[in-house]
Amino acid sequence: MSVSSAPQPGHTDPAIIRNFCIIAHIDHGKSTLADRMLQLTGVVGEREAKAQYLDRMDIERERGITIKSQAVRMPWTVVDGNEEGAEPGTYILNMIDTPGHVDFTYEVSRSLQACEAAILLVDAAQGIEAQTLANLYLAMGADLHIIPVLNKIDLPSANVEKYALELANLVGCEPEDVLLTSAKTGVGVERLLNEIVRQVPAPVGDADAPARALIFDSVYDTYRGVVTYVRVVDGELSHRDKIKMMSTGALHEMLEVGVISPEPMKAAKLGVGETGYLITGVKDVRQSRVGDTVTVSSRQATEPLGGYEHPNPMVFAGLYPIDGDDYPTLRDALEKLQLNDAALTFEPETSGALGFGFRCGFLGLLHMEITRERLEREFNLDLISTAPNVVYEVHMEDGTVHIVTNPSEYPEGKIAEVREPIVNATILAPADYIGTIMELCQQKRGNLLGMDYLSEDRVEMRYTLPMGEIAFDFFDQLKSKTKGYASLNYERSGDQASDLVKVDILLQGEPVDAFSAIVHKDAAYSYGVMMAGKLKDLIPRQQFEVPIQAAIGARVIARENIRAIRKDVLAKCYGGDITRKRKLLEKQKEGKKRMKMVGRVEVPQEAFVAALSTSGPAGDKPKK
Ligand SMILES: Nc1nc2c(ncn2[C@@H]2O[C@H](COP(=O)(O)OP(=O)(O)OP(=O)(O)O)[C@@H](O)[C@H]2O)c(=O)[nH]1
Repeated sequence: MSVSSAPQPGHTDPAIIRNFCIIAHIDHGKSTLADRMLQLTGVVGEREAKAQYLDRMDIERERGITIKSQAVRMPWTVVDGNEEGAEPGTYILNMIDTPGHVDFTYEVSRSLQACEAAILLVDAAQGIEAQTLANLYLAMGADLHIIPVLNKIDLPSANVEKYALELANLVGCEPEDVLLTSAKTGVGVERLLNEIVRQVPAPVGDADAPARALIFDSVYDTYRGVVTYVRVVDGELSHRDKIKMMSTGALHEMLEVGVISPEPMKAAKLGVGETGYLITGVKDVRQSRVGDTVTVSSRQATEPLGGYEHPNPMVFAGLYPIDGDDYPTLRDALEKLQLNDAALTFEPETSGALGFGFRCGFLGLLHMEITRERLEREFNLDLISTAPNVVYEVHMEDGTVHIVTNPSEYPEGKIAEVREPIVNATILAPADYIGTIMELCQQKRGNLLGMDYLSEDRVEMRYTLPMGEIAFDFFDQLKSKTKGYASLNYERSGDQASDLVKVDILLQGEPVDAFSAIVHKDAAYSYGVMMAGKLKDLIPRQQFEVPIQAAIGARVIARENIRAIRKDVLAKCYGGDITRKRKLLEKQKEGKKRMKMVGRVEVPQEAFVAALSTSGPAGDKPKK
């Protein structure tokens, strides 16, 4: 069927619209399935079909993860006498691609709100994973119709029978109702499209009411400014309208509306149930926030669509340029990234050890790694980052409360209690690993809430864990201890009072701010010993003895010594060659430039880099 004969945006009867998304655990084949659907519906031709059409950013393609969700409009004709029993005719399928990672749960939940149904995609060789469950619960919470699909049935290791049963039990249907696909070969995908038409409810909305549209994504484009993706719920949005963002009351001139199919196509308007984009000349995604409701200023809606949430950073770290001259470049780069990332926060900070940099806030560790990688790659920066930490609440005896996002802001004085954020974590793993996982969670101060068998040999374990423990190497350890079989999902669930202390590292009595960490009392000693030992190896001997101490307040908990040497560069130059002496002295000065002074102690820049890149407070492995 040709695309041009399909119903046009703004003139599409809601009864033929089907809005759906695909939810899956990472790598279960969501992007591949999306590509296959684009191809089958004729939206992307065979030849131009490049792998993973929807994942636009290079990093996304390389890492194989999807960060930004997008909506694609696909016309689909159901033929008479199809096996699935779908009503023949031409339909408009709007597919919303959702990010799969836990850091982006908020974006997932907003894109779910834009749909009537979710395809729950599960790898037929892996079975249900933690994010399958987490996303399913989100989808059920949003009242979506669920279509269970087992993908990768072409794999020799696929176990269709076992996992179809698992999936059917989870969703509450018969194993026969689980659809089978291979996104790679295309088997089963046509049937899936027909089932979408048959099973997914058409959108309902009031065409005559004032316009209300939900923003489910917003992306910065260098040439066009912010492109905002919306789902129209009531009324219509026309390219002539002036629109209003309901959370802020800000008014914007509309420059363009349209649909993605799969490139942007301008339209006169978008009507009830349709998804598409709008462009207003806004230059910053923070002015067009995911979750906000758009209305038309000439005829305003009074009630926004439910549940707008401001994304709050949960993990903080200092980012410093290795070359101090790059500071302005780093600032510009962060500003540019923020145009496209409403959740990224940063503010300038100075560190005695590292110089000028920024304290940045992220949704989680993956968000942090991606941001750092983009800074290094797209802006050619060499960065050093301090160990990440979460946000602590320090309650003083005099009743004041300090919000601490940086160990160096940890207050002095009489502390009544320190509260730390906790998460509800779900871990799915083969039953053989129950003991190993329990041990790890115990070590990370976890509390077992409950455990269920999903099938004979797979369990779901539910824990509360301090977010600070998860933020470091928990996931890496979980993966390595379970040979990659365990999967993890977590969500913020409040906070708790804990025995936390700030450990300072001192060189010759001077604290080195970059190494201070807030850790649990029981882990303080090992952190101190580890850091002191490491620095002893990394800092060259000086002309005087340098004590390295780890301390909680005034109490020293670990100590190492760097013994003195007298490095007399002129020692070899007895005799009188003055030019040679001068050259050696010059050379020594050069070397000193890359040294940082901590009190009287010269520390090579590399020592900071090495000490920070190989250690978080939990003594974790290097983060690439
Ligand atoms: N054999 C086989 N491989 C598949 C199939 N579908 C996807 N894959 C492969 O599985 C890997 C992951 O697929 P993606 O489509 O990137 O997975 P995804 O769910 O989009 O991953 P995220 O975007 O990270 O959430 C890729 O190497 C695909 O080529 C399938 O049906 N059969």
